[in-house]
Amino acid sequence: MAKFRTLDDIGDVRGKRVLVRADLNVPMQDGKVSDDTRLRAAQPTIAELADKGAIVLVLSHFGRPKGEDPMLSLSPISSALAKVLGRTVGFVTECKGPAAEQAVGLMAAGEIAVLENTRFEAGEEKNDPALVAAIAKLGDLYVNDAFSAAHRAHASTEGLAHVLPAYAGRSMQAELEHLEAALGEPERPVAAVVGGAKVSSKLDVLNNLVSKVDHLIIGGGMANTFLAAKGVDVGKSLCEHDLKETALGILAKADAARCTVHLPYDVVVAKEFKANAANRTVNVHEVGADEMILDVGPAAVEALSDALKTCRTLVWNGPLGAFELEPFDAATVALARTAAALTEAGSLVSVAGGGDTVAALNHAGVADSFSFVSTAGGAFLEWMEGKALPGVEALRA
Ligand SMILES: Nc1ncnc2c1ncn2[C@@H]1O[C@H](COP(=O)(O)OP(=O)(O)O)[C@@H](O)[C@H]1O
Ligand SMILES: O=C(OP(=O)(O)O)[C@H](O)COP(=O)(O)O
Repeated sequence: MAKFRTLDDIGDVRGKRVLVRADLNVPMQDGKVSDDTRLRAAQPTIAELADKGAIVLVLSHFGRPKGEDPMLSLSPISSALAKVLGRTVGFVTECKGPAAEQAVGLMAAGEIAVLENTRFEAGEEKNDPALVAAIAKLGDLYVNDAFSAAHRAHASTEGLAHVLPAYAGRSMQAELEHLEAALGEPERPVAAVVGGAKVSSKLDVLNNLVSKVDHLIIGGGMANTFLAAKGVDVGKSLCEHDLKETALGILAKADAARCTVHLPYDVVVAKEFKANAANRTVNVHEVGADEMILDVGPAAVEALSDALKTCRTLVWNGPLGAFELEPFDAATVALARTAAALTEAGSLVSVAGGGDTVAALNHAGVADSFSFVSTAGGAFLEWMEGKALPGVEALRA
């Protein structure tokens, strides 16, 4: 970490406006934050800066809006952040421009405000220098505390680091230190569990990961795409049919790298995507045309647990099923508990990451038993691949 400027190097911040890029992209259910891990991760940096008298301006994206979308405002999340911090947190309805400048101009030393979703701005994901300059007008210093968004070269995650004095926040610093300690030189065999719903971005990662791990366990929506690629009729399951060729390429690469790929052979299917929907457990070849695969089946989970028992290191991103909806949490909970027990017995180093993955481990009651739980999903996988993360690179001293 000596290569990065951290809050230890930031000097006197009293009265200075500090733009803190946090990751407030938290899981929501029924309009409420369902897992506040990322808010708790943001606390040390925000509290430290506010206690030192900075004017703290929190920047973040939320979801993947196409332009302004009131459903994806950060306003409700700023209230949740205030509860976690136990402090007053203001909300500024823009992340740049005259109204934001005026609101920030009224803030006093030690005050905290969240600015509106950076992805409401067209220039955010393009890392547009004009947007970078407009946001930079609001601050004197920039702190990036969003390791989980560090794989994005966006205006708020990368661009700002080039125009303002830039520092790594406490959460960013801790993530990099812990990941290096746990996975810098992983003991083999290494297993990776990759599941969840962000199929396209994670397929890219798998391409490189297969040469780094001995077992690749594929679940969630990811598995459906691979099953479809192998000719299985997955009915109405979440599946990216246009990526089937990519999936076949990954399987071939895994074979050449002697990486064992585990795909489910029994699955839990339902006709509705809702809790307690009528469901049945079937062989993957028996999914009905009007059914969705919502979880890995119990026989496959048992085989996965057995495979895990032969491994020394586990990296996990993405739930095996739609874990928010009981009973489709069963496979994720069962495998998480096996991994936790192996870690507690000292035979496995287990590192998990991802907003929903962390929520799933909390749901299974085992997050504290893992060796390290990262707030990051995609960024964590890219770090694992050995890729340079733009948000981290931009902080190099
Ligand atoms: N078989 C499935 N069908 C539909 N959605 C699924 C399935 N399996 C997992 N999911 C969904 O994937 C989401 C998490 O995916 P993702 O965002 O990729 O994970 P993470 O945030 O941990 O990286 C959860 O909301 C879960 O419901
Ligand atoms: O939730 C996030 O990533 P993750 O799902 O990989 O954990 C980050 O906030 C990044 O979000 P993005 O994948 O929409 O850029």
